[in-house]
Order: sequence, then structure tokens, then C-alpha cells
Amino acid sequence: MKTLIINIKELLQVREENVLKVSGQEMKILPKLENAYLVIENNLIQDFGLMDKCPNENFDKVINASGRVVLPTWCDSHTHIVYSGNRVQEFVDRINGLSYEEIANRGGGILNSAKRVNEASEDIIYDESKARLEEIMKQGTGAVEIKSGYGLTVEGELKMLRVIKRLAQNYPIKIKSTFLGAHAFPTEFKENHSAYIDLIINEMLPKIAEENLADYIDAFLETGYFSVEETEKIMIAGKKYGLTPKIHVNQFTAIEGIKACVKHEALSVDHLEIVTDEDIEVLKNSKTMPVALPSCSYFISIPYTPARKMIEAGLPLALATDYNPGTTPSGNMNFVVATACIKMKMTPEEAVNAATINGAYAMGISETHGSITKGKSANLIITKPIVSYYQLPYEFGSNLIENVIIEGKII
Ligand SMILES: N=CN[C@@H](CCC(=O)O)C(=O)O
Ligand SMILES: [Zn+2]
Repeated sequence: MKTLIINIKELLQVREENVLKVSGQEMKILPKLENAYLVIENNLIQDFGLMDKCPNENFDKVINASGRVVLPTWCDSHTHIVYSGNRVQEFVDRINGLSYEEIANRGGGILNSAKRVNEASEDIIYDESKARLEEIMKQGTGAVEIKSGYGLTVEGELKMLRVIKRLAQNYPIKIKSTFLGAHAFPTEFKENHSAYIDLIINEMLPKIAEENLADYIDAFLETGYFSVEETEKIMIAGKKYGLTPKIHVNQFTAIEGIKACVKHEALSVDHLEIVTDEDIEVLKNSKTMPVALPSCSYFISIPYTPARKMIEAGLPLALATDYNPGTTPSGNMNFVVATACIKMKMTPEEAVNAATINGAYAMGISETHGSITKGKSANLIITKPIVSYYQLPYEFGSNLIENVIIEGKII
């Protein structure tokens, strides 16, 4: 099957294959072709260029993208879309004055979702989660990382990871799986942290490895959740099973967690609503991708990641949704990109780079995803007719996507 897209008004994020992430000043540049064509063959980007060089041969399908922008699909490197039920009552409780912390201390929050996951069957969780996956694909996401972390029991965590595996088998979207057993301490382990960490290390991890259920390991490194020392144990144990760390850190407090993550060669550090100068220095000398989650800041009214400061210091930055029932019940990367521009003062170029190539890097797939590059997966967003890509963050509440192509096929 060979498809040709013609008359593309702007073809964005055109890169050579050696560009796996962009940092600092490089993030300001979003390479593009105007009036371009693109050829898809065998689910891959086979060729692209300017219309005056457009191939003149027989194609199985021709798409006329006149007036439209084409860009790589979003790479959402941080989600929790496998869960059951919802937390609408906590949302209303927060409007009425309770904080995220107060709700968690009453047994709500992560433990509330853990109760639902442990009560629900794998099939029910699968059905609820696949609806969310289908929704984000329509919103232009072509690769996604999904975490466990609402099981917090051996069976619950395995159940979530098996759902992620089934989603990966049944949908064309690229899925990376992360084990987040260290998301919160179950009530029965509140006073005995080391017993829960032993359970993660000695019971959960070997079973996960045996069934090959995860690519990465995560922990919620935060005051009141997992300490630096506890997270280090988890990272070391995960690495023994080949799971690279991707860690929740600096959401509410800065406790030198980033330093520990960099020491253990984390692929990414995520949240970063609170960032110190020392954190920035540590990240500068690393391969770790900082990941900002602006819809979480928006939804629970916490600070936005200081993107300007980080980019100006020369760091890369990725953007992701954090889609989860508690702090971010939305997986819309278009909203994330717009919010990064509006609230974090990222330029549209920086935001698109952060949501594509840097997002791909943060889930270890930037050799195959995240840019318009020959040989990469044919994962494309085709917009409706628009003035320029600036319109994407500008019209932040509108759906400007006409078609999404994943692995060469319109979904
Ligand atoms: N902060 C930790 N974990 C999730 C929220 C979990 C929840 O409240 O269910 C997050 O990334 O925001
Ligand atoms: Zn998260």
C-alpha cells in the first residue's frame, strides 16, 4: 500500500535521523517545508519534499492536504490511562476547599483508585481504558506511555500491566509500559514502608519480568510518598530486571530527588512544578529528559513547570498529559501544547518540539517516532484548513484536526 499526500501547506518537524531530542536554543527551531508532499509505504514515511519534485507514479491513495498543516502525531510520554471509575467527587471536594493532600490523607486520591482497580475485573478495566485510548488517538496521539500504580497489590499491579499489554497488542498506537508499584503506600503498610518495598522488589518485579509486562520503572518520589532512599532502592531493583527509571518527582517539593534520578540514569524526570537552581545544574550534565505536565498544574491549581528558566539554561523539555483520574482527567495533547504556550510562555516551536521529538525521547522511541524523517513510522496529524501552525495553540479549545494517520492508516 502506497499513499501520497500532496499540497501540504506546512510540513512540520522535518528532521534528519540523527536528531533524537532538542535542547535549549535548538527548541526554538521547528524545521518545516512549505507546499510539500509526503509518501507513505509499508506504514513508514518513505519520502517527502517540495511539490515541484512530487513523484509522478501510481499510488493506491492520494490525499490532498491543500491549506492544511501536517505534523508528526503527539508523543505522550506520561499517562495513567488504565484505571477504573473516576474521582469526580474529589474534584467537587477540591472546589469546596479541600487540597489534594487533604483528600489523600482521608484515604482518597491514589488509594481511592486502587480500591476500584482491585475490585474490577481485568475485562472491565480493559473496556474502560480502551475508550480513553481511542479518544486520545482521535486527538492526535500516536505513541503513549501508560503506567500501572493503581493496583498496589501483586494481583492489582499485574492486572493493570496485563491490560496495558492487551491494549498494545490490539491497537496500532505505540505503547510503552511502566511499572509504578511505588505510587503510594497502601494503608496496611503506612507504618511499615520497608515491607511494602520488599513486596515490590521481591514479589511484584520478578513476576512482571517473567511475563515481560514492563519497559520502565517509576516511583512517586515526594514528601509523604516515597523518600529519596526508598526510590533509589526501587530504581536499583528495577534496573536489575532491565527496567530503566522514569520518575515522578518535584511535584510539590524539591528534596534532591532529581539528583538521585540522574545518578541512576533515569530516562526522564516528570512533573517538576517545583524546580531549584541546583536541580537545573544536575540535569544539565545528564541524558535525563525533564517532562512537564501542564494540564495537571491547570487542573489542581499548582505552579507550572518553569519552562523558560529551564530552556534558557540549555535543557531539553518534553510535554505530556499525565492523563489520570485524580490530577488530570484529560489526555488531550492539543490542550497541553496550548497551555504550555499560554501559561508557560513556550513558543509554538518549543511546544511542538516538546510534544513530539522530546516526548518520543522520554519514552525511548525517538529513533522511530516524533519527527518527519524517512524510515520513521508514518504517524501524522493532518489539520483542517488553517492559517499556520500558530493557530493550533491559539484556538486552544477548538478541534483543528481533520485526520490522524497511525502506522500509515487513517484512524
Ligand atoms: N502524582 C502522582 N501521581 C499522579 C496522580 C495520581 C492520582 O491522584 O491518582 C500524577 O502524576 O499526578
Ligand atoms: Zn503521573
